[in-house]
Amino acid sequence: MLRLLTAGESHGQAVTGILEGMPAGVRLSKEKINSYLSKRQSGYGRGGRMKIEKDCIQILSGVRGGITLGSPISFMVVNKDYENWVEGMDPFEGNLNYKQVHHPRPGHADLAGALKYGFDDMRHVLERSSARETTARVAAGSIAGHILSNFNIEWASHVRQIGSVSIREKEVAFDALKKAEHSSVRCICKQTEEEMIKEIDTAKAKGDTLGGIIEVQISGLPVGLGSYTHWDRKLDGKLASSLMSIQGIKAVEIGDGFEGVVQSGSLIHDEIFYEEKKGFYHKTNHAGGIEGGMSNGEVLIVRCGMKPIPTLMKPLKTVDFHQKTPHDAAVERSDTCAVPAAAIVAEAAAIFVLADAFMETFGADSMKEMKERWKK
Ligand SMILES: Cc1cc2nc3c(=O)[nH]c(=O)nc-3n(C[C@H](O)[C@H](O)[C@H](O)COP(=O)(O)O)c2cc1C
Ligand SMILES: C=C(O[C@@H]1CC(C(=O)O)=C[C@@H](OP(=O)(O)O)[C@H]1O)C(=O)O
Repeated sequence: MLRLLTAGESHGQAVTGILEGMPAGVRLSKEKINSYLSKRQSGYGRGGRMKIEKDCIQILSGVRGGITLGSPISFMVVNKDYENWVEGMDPFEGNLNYKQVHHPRPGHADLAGALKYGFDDMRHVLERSSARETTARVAAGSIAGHILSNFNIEWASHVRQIGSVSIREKEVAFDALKKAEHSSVRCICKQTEEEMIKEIDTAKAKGDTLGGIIEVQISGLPVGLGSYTHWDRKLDGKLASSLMSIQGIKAVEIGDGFEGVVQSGSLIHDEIFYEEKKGFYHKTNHAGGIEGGMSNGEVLIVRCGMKPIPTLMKPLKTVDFHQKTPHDAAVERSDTCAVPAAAIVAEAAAIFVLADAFMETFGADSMKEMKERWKK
């Protein structure tokens, strides 16, 4: 079983993680992990912070000579911005009066977090609720993804919608997703990309923010990852939980999702066929590759809806936490739109779940053992 613990404040020294349960004998590529971390930092619409950071993984344990040992893998990614925050963020010497936050941002964790933990400074909340944490999830997803790559399982993502601008295609084939890699908004269509960029520029000029829709696809999965036998073993349930926990994600759908539920059964279920060479197969994939909580051998398709970024340069109305009087919400700097970045986080979150499900079915101690079981 793969388990991940993450730690770290957004402007603290580093984001760290402990990944427990990786099998022994998996060859890891540092370049691959770092290039994935840098993809998460990119995307049109990001703010000033991404110009400061250059995320690079440092593995502290569990790997020797590029090979996993089966022991917990601990890692960290240094926050370069910490240098600018030492005065307030040093664990022992930090000045607790430094850049206090008293004006909770609607849509962020500020107010509920401060009330829950009894803080009078919402800096304590935002430092940890920040999506800086997703750096650790992307690092861990990338490491876990090395397991799947050994079995020719591939994944990709694209952005379907930003604000009111969306691609026209209802369905996009897995191979077509490669086009998104060359787009600053991870969009497969050049013309729509331009419209998305314009939409982000307009929002930014108004001091406003945008959300959107992401799609992740995973191809090459075997039949039977996950299980129908118990609620907490269902693959769709595990994916939804992992994806929904990403900062800003408010909706998750598998396959045709919300659009599918209003269709009649005769139109929406994927009929089953058999050919000697192919075995059982479907000609359509409305189910998005999961039936009964198990992968069914088709491409897995999952979409996430991300809400607009809560920190607005033209701040929303809020209330001063102490005076209880009306005030503008807190603002320092912020992304205008982080949907392209969230697509990489969503990929990583999905891969993590699938690597875990894969290990459950094909053994977990070593890569050698997994390959032997896979052959059978
Ligand atoms: C990659 C990424 C970057 C984000 N950047 C910002 C940002 O710059 N400013 C902000 O207010 N929220 C940002 N968010 C969203 C907030 O972290 C999120 O809305 C907040 O933690 C509240 O959680 P919730 O939206 O899941 O309820 C970002 C989210 C992601 C995934
Ligand atoms: C640091 C990252 O994203 C941050 C997520 C975030 C938030 O509130 O979630 C707020 C911003 O941080 P800052 O206030 O330092 O500008 C983003 O830059 C990152 O993605 O690595």
